Amino acid sequence: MTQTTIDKVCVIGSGVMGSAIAALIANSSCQVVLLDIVSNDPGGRNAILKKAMENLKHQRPDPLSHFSKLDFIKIGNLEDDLQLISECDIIIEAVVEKIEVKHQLYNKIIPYLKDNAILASNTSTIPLKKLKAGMADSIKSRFIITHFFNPPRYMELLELVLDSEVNSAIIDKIAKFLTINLGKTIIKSNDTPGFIANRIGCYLLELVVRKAIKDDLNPVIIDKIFTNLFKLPNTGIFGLYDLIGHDVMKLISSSLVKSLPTHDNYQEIYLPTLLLDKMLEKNLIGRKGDGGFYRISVVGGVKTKEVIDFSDFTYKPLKDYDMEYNSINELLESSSIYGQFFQDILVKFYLYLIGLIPTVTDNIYDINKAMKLGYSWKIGPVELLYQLKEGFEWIKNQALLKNLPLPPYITNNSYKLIEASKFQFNRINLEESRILLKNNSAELYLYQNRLVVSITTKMNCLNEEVFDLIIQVVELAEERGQDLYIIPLTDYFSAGADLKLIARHIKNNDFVKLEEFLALGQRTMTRLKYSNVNIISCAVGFALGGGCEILLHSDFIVANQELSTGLVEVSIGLAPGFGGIKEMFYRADEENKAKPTITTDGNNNTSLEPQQDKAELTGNFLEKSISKIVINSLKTEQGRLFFENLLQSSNRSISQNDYIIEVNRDLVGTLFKINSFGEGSIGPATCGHVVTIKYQILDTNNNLINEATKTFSLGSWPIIPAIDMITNGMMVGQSRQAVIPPQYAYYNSKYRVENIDHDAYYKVNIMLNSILPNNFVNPAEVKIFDNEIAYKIPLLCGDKVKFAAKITRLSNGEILYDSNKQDKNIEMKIGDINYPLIVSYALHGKVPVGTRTVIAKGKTFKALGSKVNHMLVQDKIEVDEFLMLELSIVD
Ligand SMILES: CCCCCCC[C@H](O)CC(=O)SCCNC(=O)CCNC(=O)[C@H](O)C(C)(C)COP(=O)([O-])OP(=O)([O-])OC[C@H]1O[C@@H](n2cnc3c(N)ncnc32)[C@H](O)[C@@H]1OP(=O)([O-])[O-]
Ligand SMILES: NC(=O)c1ccc[n+]([C@@H]2O[C@H](COP(=O)([O-])OP(=O)(O)OC[C@H]3O[C@@H](n4cnc5c(N)ncnc54)[C@H](O)[C@@H]3O)[C@@H](O)[C@H]2O)c1
Repeated sequence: MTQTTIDKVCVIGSGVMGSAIAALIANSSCQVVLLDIVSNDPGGRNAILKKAMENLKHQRPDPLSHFSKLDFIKIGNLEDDLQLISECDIIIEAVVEKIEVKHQLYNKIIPYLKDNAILASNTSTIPLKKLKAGMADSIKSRFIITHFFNPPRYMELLELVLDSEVNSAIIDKIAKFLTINLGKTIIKSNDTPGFIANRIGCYLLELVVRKAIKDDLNPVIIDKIFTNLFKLPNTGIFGLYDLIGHDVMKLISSSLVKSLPTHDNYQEIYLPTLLLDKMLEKNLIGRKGDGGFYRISVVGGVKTKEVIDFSDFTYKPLKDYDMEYNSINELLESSSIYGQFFQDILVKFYLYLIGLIPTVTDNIYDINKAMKLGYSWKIGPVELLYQLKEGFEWIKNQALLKNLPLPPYITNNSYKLIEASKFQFNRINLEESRILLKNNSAELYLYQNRLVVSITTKMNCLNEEVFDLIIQVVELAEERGQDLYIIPLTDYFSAGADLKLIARHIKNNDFVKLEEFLALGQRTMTRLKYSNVNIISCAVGFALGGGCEILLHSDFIVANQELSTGLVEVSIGLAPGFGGIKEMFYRADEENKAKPTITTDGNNNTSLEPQQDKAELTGNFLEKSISKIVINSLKTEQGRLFFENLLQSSNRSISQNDYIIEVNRDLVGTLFKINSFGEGSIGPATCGHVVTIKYQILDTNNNLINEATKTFSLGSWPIIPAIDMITNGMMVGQSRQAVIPPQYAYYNSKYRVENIDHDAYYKVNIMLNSILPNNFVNPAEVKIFDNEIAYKIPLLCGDKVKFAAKITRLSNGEILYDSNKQDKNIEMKIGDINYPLIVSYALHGKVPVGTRTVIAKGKTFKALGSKVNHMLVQDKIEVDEFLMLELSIVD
């Protein structure tokens, strides 16, 4: 009988792919034997392997899920340790892409294969029939190609190439291992050069790069269009070409061109391109060379992205490009050079892609999926086609217009079938299932006779309806005596509690509703935990905040190895409200682990019995107490301001990227509810600048209270303090409208604004006419990092503040100023022109706790006051060098 489990895998070749495939397999807790050639190095016969193992610890992104996984890998060489092969169920060959080397290796190892062991090659270009030429039938029946994508831990795609000689039990066994143990999605490809994803992906890369160079177009614009409109990964096309390496691209494309038929369109687009040859000559081969189409230059620790200038192969800082097109359709209808360019390449690309059916695959869904999983396209090429007004018809019409031959898939109308069948891109085919219960936010269905609940809100966020349905569903599962599965229909589990809902409650001052929401969430989690059926949560992508809390309250978690999960809300100042903290305690405490099993995807380790909780930590006492504290803090002005800003439904995401900085800077905007109009040209104004503004102060019924044009230094508060605060950050020519809370509307006794009531809100309109001197802090050139966030009103232009400061020259680490060394803190008014401009810039909008680190150019460290600079000697600073300012607020 054929053994069905895989206990040990041998990987041969410890290069880029071999070592990473070994790590991937070890991550699933499967034993691995990693073999390579004998080294002549003084490091010993296994020196190549030892180096590969060492590299695994340092590579980014990390190939290992944990250092301890290295213990699953045993190394050996192809002379002394061949007998190790006979212990292995699968042997994956990942040696150099040379057919004669691969053949020699097979001859060497085949005598050691145990019966039914599967032999697989990771080749990216050599056809199966060539690899298996000359093999005995008993080996041919278990020889396949398993094409992993780089980096294997992170790329979900695996292209499987096999032929009719391969035994079906072998196919089942390898498919189970690749999908269940390694979490890969298999796409079968016919035995054709480059298989599916690389054939299409490399075609597009060569097509775009070569045509753009020929038409003298700007890579930055093309990449921006690809990433913004087509949702390709941030590298775009030119960036990806750099990432792969121009040398590697040349190897791949020349190998493809050699093995593809002469009429294949790859031959037609792979034209000699002088500029690309010159780049190769100059070692401008991408990230691993001296630059590529792009280059990152590092000056004084600060990274700048640059783009090549083909006229002399130098690099210039990359200028951002304002997108002219709002949609793909708008782009394709445009008569601009870029509109025409995209029209041309898209028609060619799609004709090529569709032309691969049925030679490469007969399944257009597989092509779509392969590009998503192998090239990380957010939207597959076929889905993209549906975003065009006329879909396939557009391709058809364009091809006719341009006199290009149509592939059979179009001429025989096969494409109409897929239009009619309306794509199903989800993991679970809902058509196979029966919906039992449903509301606007979640649904329960019977899938393969199992009760499955899925959340259907944006990002699978948790709201009242989700909780209601879960509670109802647990009752039903108990009645039926059936286990309950919580499975997402999307590539992620849940982004947690619906923050927009929480924000609405806070904004409306509706703390009763907020408390009810929290209590409902707590009840739901408790219901999951104490249900008398098993709750099995299957998680992929992310399970954040409340999403993580669902997992923590489940009996079993089937977690994809790449799942990101945690109680992330603490980093935005929110306390986990649904019981997660308590569950974390249990899981941290081995002895009292309530729900013991966290497995890798489908790893079948889910049979452990849940243990009993300790009595004193059951229920939601902890969460109730914490959420009471949070709610009380939200009732304060500071708390509300903090959350309103944090949770506002702007078009800015709530993601972690840099958001701490944005939170603090945007507090000012939230405080005054600022709306800006126009872009402006010169600026921005920073506290300390002398500005001329035209302003109006109105009451909340829009009655004009005061209006004038005034020139003053920002921070001197000549009118009412709020006007200085709101003007900060404006550009000349821009106007702003804002609402002023009473504490910023009091009049200045010197320039008295009559009729201002200390307890009332006001509105202001400000138009900025000029700024002096002409010395600005460009926000795009300044990096700001904060070490703390807090429920505090931010410091504002004109406020007095006490802080410690240190200024360091980044190029050599020289400390130019340190207030601690002088043993005295600085006390200044934000906007004092005797301190460097950057100090006021950094203080305005900062919450008055913690440290703020600012990296900016020397020019911003000059003081506006002509000669005096309370921190630095002016002559010591070069305008273009990078300096780091660290401010720690005192008190
Ligand atoms: C009073 C005390 C209260 C305590 C309550 C505690 C409850 C519980 O214990 C704690 C939680 O769960 S706390 C929660 C802990 N969870 C977190 O802190 C996670 C916060 N979210 C994130 O970090 C990122 O959004 C992701 C990494 C999830 C996705 O990143 P990406 O792929 O770059 O996508 P993207 O562009 O970022 O978002 C796309 C759209 O989804 C929207 N949206 C997203 N999450 C939302 C949410 N929770 N809600 C609502 N909406 C949410 C987002 O606004 C945007 O909408 P738009 O209308 O199209 O603009
Ligand atoms: N690099 C990628 O992105 C990628 C992606 C998918 C597939 N592949 C395929 O994976 C395979 C390995 O590629 P790589 O990028 O890891 O190459 P690599 O050059 O990084 O590693 C090749 C390995 O082969 C070993 N080797 C050299 N001569 C040998 C011999 N005579 N016998 C046994 N081993 C020998 C080397 O010591 C080295 O460890 C190739 O078939 C390649 O086409 C590569």
